[in-house]
Amino acid sequence: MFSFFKKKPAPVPADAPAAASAAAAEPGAEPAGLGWLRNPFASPAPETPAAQPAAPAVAAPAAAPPAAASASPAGRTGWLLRLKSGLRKTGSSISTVFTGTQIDDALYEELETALLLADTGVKATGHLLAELKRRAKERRATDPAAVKALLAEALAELLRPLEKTLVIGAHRPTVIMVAGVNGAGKTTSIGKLTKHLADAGATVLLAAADTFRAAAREQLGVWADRNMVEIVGQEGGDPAAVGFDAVSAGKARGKDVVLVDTAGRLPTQLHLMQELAKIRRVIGKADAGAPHEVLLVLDGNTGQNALAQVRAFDDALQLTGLIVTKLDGTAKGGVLAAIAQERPIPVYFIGVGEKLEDLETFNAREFSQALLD
Ligand SMILES: Nc1nc2c(ncn2[C@@H]2O[C@H](COP(=O)(O)OP(=O)(O)OP(=O)(O)O)[C@@H](O)[C@H]2O)c(=O)[nH]1
Repeated sequence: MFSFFKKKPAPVPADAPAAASAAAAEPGAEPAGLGWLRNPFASPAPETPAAQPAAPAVAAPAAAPPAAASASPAGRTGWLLRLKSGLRKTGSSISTVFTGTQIDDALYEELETALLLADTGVKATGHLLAELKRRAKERRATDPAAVKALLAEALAELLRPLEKTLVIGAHRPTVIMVAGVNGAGKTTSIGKLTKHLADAGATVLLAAADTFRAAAREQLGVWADRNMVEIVGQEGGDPAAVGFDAVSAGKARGKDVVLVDTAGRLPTQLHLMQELAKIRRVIGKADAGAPHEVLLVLDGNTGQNALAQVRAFDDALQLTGLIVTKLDGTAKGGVLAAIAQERPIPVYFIGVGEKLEDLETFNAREFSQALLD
């Protein structure tokens, strides 16, 4: 077992949490899906002498203001452009259906095919078509462009239950376990998430519970280094023990968040699925109630198989959320609609590239507009 320290983040000014938590707690201050994370549980900071200059809001660890850099209007606009370009492959084949001049059965048939090819699934496709016809009749839509706008509306409505903001602060540490098939983007997403948490001033401990692959631990170590956070790992040992040690260390060291990375596995590898369930159980022995979040990372390219993964991992682990990566360049982005229709587990984040800024919070309206604009 080794546990090494990677440099401590700068101490946080005492008055920062109060200001930021007030902002976070303000009703309606945070539109759904626009903040990286939220901490409505931060305890108010002690009074600060009036002469002391105000601390920058983003430095607050516990308060973790929802906005950080990514939710600034400019940052969000940049994200929307990347999202739109990332979803182009999925969106263009659906949009082509609306380039004609007539709304007739042929259009709806073509749309059905396009939605199915985008891996929207039979149920969600049926739902969207029925909704679209109803809306088109009700609004007396007469041209394909108007029908396309109605489709964007119906899709956003279908996807809305998937919107959820990651909340930290109700538990200290908030323990987040991350699972998924090999290469789905778990470690990269954990790295990006760590960066956002660290930027918001939260203290993070990473647990490298992929004890099989040295490269996976090294990869996580690079993210830990970059973000100046601590990491706990163990070569060739029991991944559940790493989870236990990390959560115990997170408690002892007063960390805000412990992120547990696990080895990739297929839902058909039953012994490995049982191992995941064991990691989950053992983490709960280190801290009753933990893990507070169990996230599945899905590769957006896997299409309908992603739904099978959601079902299998949810059955084994009782998922609390999803991260959908690699939506850039996929023609199968419709799978989010299938998930919303058949297993609506919240999507905390979506990814459209390998860069740090390519992972963002999921917003149903943004997604459907980016897809169908
Ligand atoms: N294009 C694109 N690539 C991504 C995205 N997210 C992750 N990747 C890439 O996907 C590859 C696999 O990512 P990892 O984070 O190593 O995946 P993992 O799930 O941890 O892999 P295992 O540990 O082998 O199970 C890397 O090359 C990442 O850079 C994304 O949103 N878009």
